[in-house]
Amino acid sequence: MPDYLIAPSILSADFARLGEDVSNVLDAGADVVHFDVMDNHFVPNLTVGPMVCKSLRNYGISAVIDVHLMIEPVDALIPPFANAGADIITFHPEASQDVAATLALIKENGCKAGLVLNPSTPLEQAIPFLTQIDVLLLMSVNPGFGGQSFIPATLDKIRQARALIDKQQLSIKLEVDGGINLDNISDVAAAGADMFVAGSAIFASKDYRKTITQMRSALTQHENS
Ligand SMILES: O=C(CO)[C@@H](O)[C@H](O)COP(=O)(O)O
Ligand SMILES: [Fe+2]
Repeated sequence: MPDYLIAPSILSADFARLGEDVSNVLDAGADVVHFDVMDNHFVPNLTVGPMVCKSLRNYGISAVIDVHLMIEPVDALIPPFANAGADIITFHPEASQDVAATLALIKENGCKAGLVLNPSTPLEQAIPFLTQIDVLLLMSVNPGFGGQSFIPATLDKIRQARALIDKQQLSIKLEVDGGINLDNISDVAAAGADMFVAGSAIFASKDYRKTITQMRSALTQHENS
């Protein structure tokens, strides 16, 4: 039985009161904090760095922080994020000169490591690194902004990734990010994902607990079907 994780993306949180908003979403039942880092270079948008991650820890956030790096180059920011309290660090292979070395650097710094594939990046790019990663993150939108629509072709890619992971009996979390909401989360789970990033669907909802509970019940129904 998969262990499903719901990971709200801070991109849609209220940055003026980030600690409180993240704390509220965790109290409402979320499992993981998805921390989107954008550099106005690898992607057009610009967000936050290790200082803000550290501030969340100082505020008392003890949940797993999943740092999604959309920056190029990546290596220089890995030790600062690990020191700031990141638990998982993922990056896009296009942003590293040496993907194996970047994965090793993340692990040397005490974090779980993952690769992120854009909608247009083939699954084959992750294959040489499958034994080195803890998380495979498939983007279901083009990275850069919250609130976009889920790209349906991702479902096939999720199925293929699930088949690869199961065939090799690897313990890799299969995370999907972008446009996940109450209408599609069970399809994403049925395709084989077990970690679900949702930004706008949760933070734009009036009642975080209700939305997360409904998401979890959609996941439970899928599990029992
Ligand atoms: O990494 C990204 C976007 O680049 C995501 O984490 C989004 O921020 C998810 O937001 P929604 O699509 O769920 O609103
Ligand atoms: Fe993300």
